[in-house]
Amino acid sequence: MRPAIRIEGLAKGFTLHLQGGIGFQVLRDEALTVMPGECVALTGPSGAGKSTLMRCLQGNYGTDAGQIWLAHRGAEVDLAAADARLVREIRRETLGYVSQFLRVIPRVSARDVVAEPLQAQGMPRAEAEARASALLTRLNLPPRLHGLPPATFSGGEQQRVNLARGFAPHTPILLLDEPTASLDAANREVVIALIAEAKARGTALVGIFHDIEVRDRVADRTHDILPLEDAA
Ligand SMILES: Nc1ncnc2c1ncn2[C@@H]1O[C@H](COP(=O)(O)OP(=O)(O)OP(=O)(O)O)[C@@H](O)[C@H]1O
Repeated sequence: MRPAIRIEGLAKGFTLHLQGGIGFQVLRDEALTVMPGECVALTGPSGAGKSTLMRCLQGNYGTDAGQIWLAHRGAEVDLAAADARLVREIRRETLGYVSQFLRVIPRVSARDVVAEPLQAQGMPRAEAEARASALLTRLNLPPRLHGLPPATFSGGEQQRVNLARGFAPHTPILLLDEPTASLDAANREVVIALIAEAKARGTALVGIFHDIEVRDRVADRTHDILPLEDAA
């Protein structure tokens, strides 16, 4: 079986322009392989580089060296070398992402926020809206909220809209950044079940889970990121 994700020799540093342009390295020679159906939790101390690796893996950060091979359209493509058009195509078809906070778009209802990635994949509007509503209901978002823009929703309600948007399109890869951070116990259980179902479908998942109980229940293994001064 072909890996869903194969990171090789990844390096990423930052330049602090407000501090005279000094640079520092966060990731060096990072390697990670994730198979379809596997869930890997990124671990390591605060500031080690977990979010940085996630952002590289999402195509949001440019990298300094290395490759991020993703199984996409039956081939391996290097996300680190992909142009903007290919990154959009990979995100639409292959790479889902649940961020910690919902990026609220004015006047777009919760249902449409969730239906949008499904329609982008070609699903007819009515079917996409039905799947969006079903997922929002499963995540205990009251039906009266489905037609409203999430701007005024509580933190936990916004996170559940975000989760529904991430889980709806069944992408072969799903990145999860603290997916249960603002959720109550009942909704945490729904997310744990959604992750188990995604794994059973063959989705490869990479996540940051500060909730250790959730991490232990969903992750097949951990991938430790060490601060570079410790790793040296
Ligand atoms: N855009 C950026 N510009 C400059 N420095 C950054 C940037 N993003 C991250 N860093 C720095 O890179 C290091 C790693 O940060 P990162 O957020 O990846 O850590 P983390 O392991 O996710 O930490 P936490 O568990 O606290 O969320 C930190 O020292 C951080 O200050």
